Amino acid sequence: MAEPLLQLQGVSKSFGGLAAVRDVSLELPPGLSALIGPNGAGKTTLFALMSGFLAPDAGRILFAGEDVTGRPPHLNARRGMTRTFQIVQPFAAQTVRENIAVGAHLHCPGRGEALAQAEEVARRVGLAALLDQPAGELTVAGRKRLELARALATRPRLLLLDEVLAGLNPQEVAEMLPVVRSIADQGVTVLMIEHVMQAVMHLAGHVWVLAQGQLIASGTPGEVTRDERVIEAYLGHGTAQRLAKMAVAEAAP
Ligand SMILES: Nc1ncnc2c1ncn2[C@@H]1O[C@H](COP(=O)(O)OP(=O)(O)OP(=O)(O)O)[C@@H](O)[C@H]1O
Repeated sequence: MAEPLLQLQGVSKSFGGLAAVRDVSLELPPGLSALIGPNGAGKTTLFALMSGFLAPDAGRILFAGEDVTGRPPHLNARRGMTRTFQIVQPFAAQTVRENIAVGAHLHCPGRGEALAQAEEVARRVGLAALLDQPAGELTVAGRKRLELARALATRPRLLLLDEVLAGLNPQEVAEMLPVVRSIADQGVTVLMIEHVMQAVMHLAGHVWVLAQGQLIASGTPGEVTRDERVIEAYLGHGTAQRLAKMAVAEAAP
């Protein structure tokens, strides 16, 4: 079997007395996976550890077989691991094109080349019509697409998406799902933190569930949403039943 692109081995991180991430080990398969769990479970902290924004207190992080534990984010991005942020903070006065070009500059030193790459990426995320608009004028959905585009412009092999669907209405979520899927279909390994369970069910091949800093379950979306520990710690019985019906409906011919 091919080596997993990302491996975590016994990773832990505390803030003062609070153990935010406790002894997490995982191997990321190719394709699209999801990391779910209640608020404060440690999901964003785990992303920060993976991408180098934080260094773990214990454990190792391997990217493409190389030990990258504590390696700074810009070096990880250069090698192909990029994350997005829950709170999107574009350069408001700059155009969408210029904002995306910031990501493209990682590999394109020339301004012209970076701007051309920005246009190509904008088409992939449905922002082509808004290239000349100041980023500050984008809607929430537009900002989420811009965050995705800035990350894609760095040409990632692994993309860590932190709640790209948060704050979107159901129609905007439905429009974003094919965009995220197409990124994975183009060969980028994607790990998404997501609370929108409908999206997790639609998109993810594999799901990890974090609660109080620990992995409590892992498997297909169908498996984890039937898991009693996940229902107790996160989903609740009502949501679990609704998701089970959805899974049955989707499996029907
Ligand atoms: N820099 C920090 N300093 C102190 N405590 C922190 C810091 N970052 C996170 N924490 C704490 O660590 C725990 C995990 O937080 P984290 O943001 O990783 O959870 P999460 O699963 O991403 O939550 P959410 O779904 O609400 O985004 C929380 O109790 C949080 O308050």
